[in-house]
Amino acid sequence: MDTTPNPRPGLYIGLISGTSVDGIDAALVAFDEDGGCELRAGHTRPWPGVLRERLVELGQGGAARSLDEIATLDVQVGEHFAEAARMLLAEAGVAPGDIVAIGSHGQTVRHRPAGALQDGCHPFTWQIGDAHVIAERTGIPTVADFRRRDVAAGGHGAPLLPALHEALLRTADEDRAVLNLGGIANLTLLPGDAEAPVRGFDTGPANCLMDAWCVRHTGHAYDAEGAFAASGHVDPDLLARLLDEPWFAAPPPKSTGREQFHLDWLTPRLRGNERPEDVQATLLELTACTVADALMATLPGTRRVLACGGGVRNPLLLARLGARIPGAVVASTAVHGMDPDLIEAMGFAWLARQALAGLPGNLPSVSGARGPRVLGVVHPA
Ligand SMILES: Nc1ncnc2c1ncn2[C@@H]1O[C@H](COP(=O)(O)OP(=O)(O)OP(=O)(O)O)[C@@H](O)[C@H]1O
Ligand SMILES: CC(=O)N[C@H]1[C@@H]2OC[C@@H](O2)[C@@H](O)[C@@H]1O[C@H](C)C(=O)O
Repeated sequence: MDTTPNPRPGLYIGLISGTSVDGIDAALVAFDEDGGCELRAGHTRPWPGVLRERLVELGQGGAARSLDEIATLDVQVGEHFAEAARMLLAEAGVAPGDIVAIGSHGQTVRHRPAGALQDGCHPFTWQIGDAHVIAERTGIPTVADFRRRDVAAGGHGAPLLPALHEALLRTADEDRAVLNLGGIANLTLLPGDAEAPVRGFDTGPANCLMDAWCVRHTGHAYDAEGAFAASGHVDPDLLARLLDEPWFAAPPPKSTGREQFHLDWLTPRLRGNERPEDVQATLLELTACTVADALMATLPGTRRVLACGGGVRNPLLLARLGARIPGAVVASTAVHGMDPDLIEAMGFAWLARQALAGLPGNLPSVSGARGPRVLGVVHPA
């Protein structure tokens, strides 16, 4: 392991499959001596349908059929991650020997941080995608398992990206926020005051409920450009019942996942006679409302919200966010030169670089951990 105090410059790969389980995002990132970074190439490898279904089922609380099944999935997911890295390198025309390290998030299959457990004992978070397989297939040192050390230190192990947002997007000029609109929504608050701590937390569903409702009623995996939601009207009574969920009012640190927000959460809150398009419009409003309320409660002077994740392609969602966050401009991170689809993968390249240098990857002010910790386990080439 490289124990030099300064992170090693060079090319790194970041890999992640997020809570939407739509595919593995791979980013090839060049870091310079000063910590500046540049995205050199990206690749997305969709999951085969059957495997995706199984990962979604497990991620929303479904039981593994056997220990054999979960162990096999771990290896299978690792093989797909390795292939995503190999395809990225082939497309970019870069040799594996030119890569310092891979940082692999894997696939979250269960997230039970402190506060999500009845007895509060033995919190855990679990990402699969065997990193031994990734190192073996690619011949590249692979850092993985980034969340569990933070959980062991009393933190949530999520969100982790605020540390990267701070490094790359914080400015003394204004209070800013970074908003990830994936399956789950999470906010990073970056105060202009350099003395003020960075905060960050999950706010609840971004697209996961909208996706599930859309599949059920239209057969499409997601509501392209928000057209289905735009054909309906927000149902204020339903919105109020959805907002009644105590998790939304709980103070940070907080994080969540698909095991909490899926159709079995929504169904008991429906009367049953709503028009599907009105439910979709209401779910979109739920995302806008929970994000905006959390933002206004935490950093009310926010002037700019930099949005990333697949939700940036939903103009209705961005418009509703803009309407609920007066005084702030809501725009894609693309405006600041950061690809909104690859920023999470870039984050795991950055975390690999931190780990190899023996530097912390977490922000205790975000995760609630007892202190800064070096995150991730190194698997040599
Ligand atoms: N053209 C589009 N119109 C509307 N929504 C879209 C569009 N393209 C993608 N999305 C939404 O973005 C989602 C995928 O976003 P993303 O890949 O950022 O999620 P993720 O990284 O898996 O989740 P998380 O960040 O919670 O781990 C899709 O499931 C869909 O809801
Ligand atoms: C446990 C887990 O996988 N959490 C994810 C998820 O997806 C979005 C949100 O919930 C965030 O908390 C986190 O991912 C990003 C990459 C993070 O750690 O910052």
